[in-house]
Amino acid sequence: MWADAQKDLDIQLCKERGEFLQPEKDLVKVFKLLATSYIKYIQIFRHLETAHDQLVHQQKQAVIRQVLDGVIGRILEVKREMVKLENSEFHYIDDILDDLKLLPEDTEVPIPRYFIKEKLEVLQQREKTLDQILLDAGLQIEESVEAMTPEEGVRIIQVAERARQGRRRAAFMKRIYLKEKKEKQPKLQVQMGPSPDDAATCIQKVWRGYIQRKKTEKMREEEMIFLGMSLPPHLETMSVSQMHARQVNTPQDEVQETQEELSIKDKLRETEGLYIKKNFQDEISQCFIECRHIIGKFPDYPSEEAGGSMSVFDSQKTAEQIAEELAAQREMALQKKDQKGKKENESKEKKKEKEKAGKKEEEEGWKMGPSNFLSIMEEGSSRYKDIWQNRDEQWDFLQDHDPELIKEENRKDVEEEIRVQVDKVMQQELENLRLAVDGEGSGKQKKGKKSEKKKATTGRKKIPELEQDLTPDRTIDSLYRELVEEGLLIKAKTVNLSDYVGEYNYMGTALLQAGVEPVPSLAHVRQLIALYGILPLGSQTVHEKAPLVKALLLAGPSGVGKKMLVHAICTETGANLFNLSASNITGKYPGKSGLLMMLHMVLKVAKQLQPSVVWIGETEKIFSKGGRKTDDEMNPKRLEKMLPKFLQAVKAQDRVLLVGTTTRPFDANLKPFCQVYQKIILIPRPDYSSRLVLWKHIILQNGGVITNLLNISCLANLSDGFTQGHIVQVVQDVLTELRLLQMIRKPLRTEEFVTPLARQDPVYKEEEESFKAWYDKTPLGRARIRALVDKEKEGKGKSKGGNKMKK
Ligand SMILES: Nc1ncnc2c1ncn2[C@@H]1O[C@H](COP(=O)(O)OP(=O)(O)OP(=O)(O)O)[C@@H](O)[C@H]1O
Repeated sequence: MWADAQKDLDIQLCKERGEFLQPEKDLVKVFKLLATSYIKYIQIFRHLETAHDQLVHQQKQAVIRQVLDGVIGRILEVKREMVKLENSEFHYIDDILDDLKLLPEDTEVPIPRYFIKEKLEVLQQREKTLDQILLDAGLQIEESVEAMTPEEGVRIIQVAERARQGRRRAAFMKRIYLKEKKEKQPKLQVQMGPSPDDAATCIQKVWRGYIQRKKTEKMREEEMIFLGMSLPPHLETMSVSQMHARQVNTPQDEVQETQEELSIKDKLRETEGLYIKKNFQDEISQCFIECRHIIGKFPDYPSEEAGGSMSVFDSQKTAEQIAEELAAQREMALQKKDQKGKKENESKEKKKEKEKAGKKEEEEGWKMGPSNFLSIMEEGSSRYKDIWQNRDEQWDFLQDHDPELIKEENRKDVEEEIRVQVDKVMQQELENLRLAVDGEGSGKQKKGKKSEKKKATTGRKKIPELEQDLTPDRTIDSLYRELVEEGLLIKAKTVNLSDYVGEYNYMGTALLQAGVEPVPSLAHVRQLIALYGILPLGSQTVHEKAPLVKALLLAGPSGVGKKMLVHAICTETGANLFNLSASNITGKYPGKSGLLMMLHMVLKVAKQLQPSVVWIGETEKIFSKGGRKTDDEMNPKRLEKMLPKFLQAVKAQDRVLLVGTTTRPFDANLKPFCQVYQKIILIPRPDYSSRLVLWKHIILQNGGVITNLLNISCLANLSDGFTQGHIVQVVQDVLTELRLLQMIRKPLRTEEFVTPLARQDPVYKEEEESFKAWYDKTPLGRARIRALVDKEKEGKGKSKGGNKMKK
């Protein structure tokens, strides 16, 4: 699977270097190209993820992990391009899937299992601490264990004991019966004598029994080897201590590994250290002398920040090249000074250039933007080819790790260590040489001090309020406890993203071609949550380098599963959940300083114990139109000004995501609202196919049984306009405890659900329209409408032109 995925990735990388770099004017073609790449990357992602999860070899896992992160990041970049191109978060690609002979399920974004697996222990420990704090604070009641009366206990024991006696008696009777049967048989045989057929059967029985026992024994041995409980024959010569070392459990394994690594390093230092040191010294002094021949004096020693001798003295470079490089470094340092003055002019020029490039791009057509992940994928791919593709691993049955590779890696580390030591010695030697031969010093140190002083005086920038540490004397544990006790840090429900049931919209492209705007499906929503919420929160590399989404807004009618999705993000990534909903913070942390302290604490804990999700329910209230803008603790609007600052304090390396949920986004002041929430996901009510699976799923989930008497299709049709929350409510109303007990005798009928459904308030057309109208006013919605209008104008222009031609 890994090899296949790498092959597919290579093809994809070739495409990236070819098709993606050529400008293309036909936007339909561009979209097709992007969508096909998106699907291909998702497939590669699925295969790599499974391979990463199933392999136990740690070094292989590390290589896959690198490529995996690269692929995830690239998927996000391609998605960004698709959104830019279509001005919409939802894309309909059923025609492309049809061409590729794939099912929509094949494009489901998988969630890497390592997100949770790798820190399972930490998460379990954190959950325990959270439970304890909640119990201590009285915010959670311990689940009572139902006590049993002695009579009940005695009865249960009696029932179990009688059953045991019954079974023993039955077994005893069976034995007597078989014995009697056996006793009868020989007599018969003696009387009649065995026939040749019976004799053959008897011999066959013995032979088959023998051969089967042998086979089973062999299979058992193989199984033991497979399970790692015994060693394969060729390894049986290993010493007992080695065997023992292999059998210890994982934490000890890890300790052993680090020890093994250390001992390998020590050995390398011992055996090769001196040789490496001498080599470096010879190499560097040779270079100095040759450089002096060329430029007439000794060069400056490269600074530590620039990488020391590593930056210049590469064994493959000639002395002339090195001399040039050193001279260039000097010039660069001089130029830097001049550049400061010129910077302003340059930035203006750059702006102009950018504008020009933008115009040029428009003229040339679409071209894929630069990527942060291509290099990562390429590096991983070449590592796979160099090391793993054709490696002979027959000897490595246990597939744990390859000591030779560790040695190679450690050799680099040891070389690096020694190089630093050598640099110090050689720098001093160079100084001495200069003094002795040229009679001059470098005078570097003084300069350094001056510039440091300057930095110290000019570098005092004002740190934003939220980035200052307001609680330097408090531990993270105490802040964590306070937040839990205040109800700001809550326990996330265990829901997986796959629990968010919903089908695909198979008609998307057909509807678009007919000029009808299709309604996005729940599967689309699920995908967006995985892309924008889960993947960046789970992987540090992806979060740092992929298009950054700091805040996500989930807008939609009540009951479409907004809260459920927030909890799913936390479950899938093991994130902490902070609840800053309007109703949850009223009356807490009064005044401006209180609010600042609250946000500071949330941010500090969220960053330290990342990943974290900061959830703001009824988020429209914070940005509501009009009203007082006071710092009163009862007023949710007090957060309005602070939220942008909060987001500013979240940097690319902090895996913290702000998620807002709202049922009435139209009540909010659009501009500040959209400034905070740059990604908006409008969740629609479920369509027919989603309702169909939802009814089935929810009835089964609540203990119901589906028979022919229950017409799910009819229920799905009837519930048009209702949301998942309504369906859950209806099913719970019907499936009471009593009704569940009656289920065997009285199967569920369609009519039973109709009355409770009629009691619910559906999502009315007006509400739906207002959601659409609001979305059309958001930046992306506006861009989409503008693009549609432009397209129409173009179409008209063309048809007019065509008419004129005809005339
Ligand atoms: N796609 C789905 N699959 C299964 N269950 C779902 C789905 N969507 C929602 N539900 C269930 O519907 C119920 C309502 O969901 P939830 O409370 O998350 O909705 P909401 O949009 O946050 O509602 P509100 O806006 O009223 O707070 C929950 O019990 C949830 O488990």
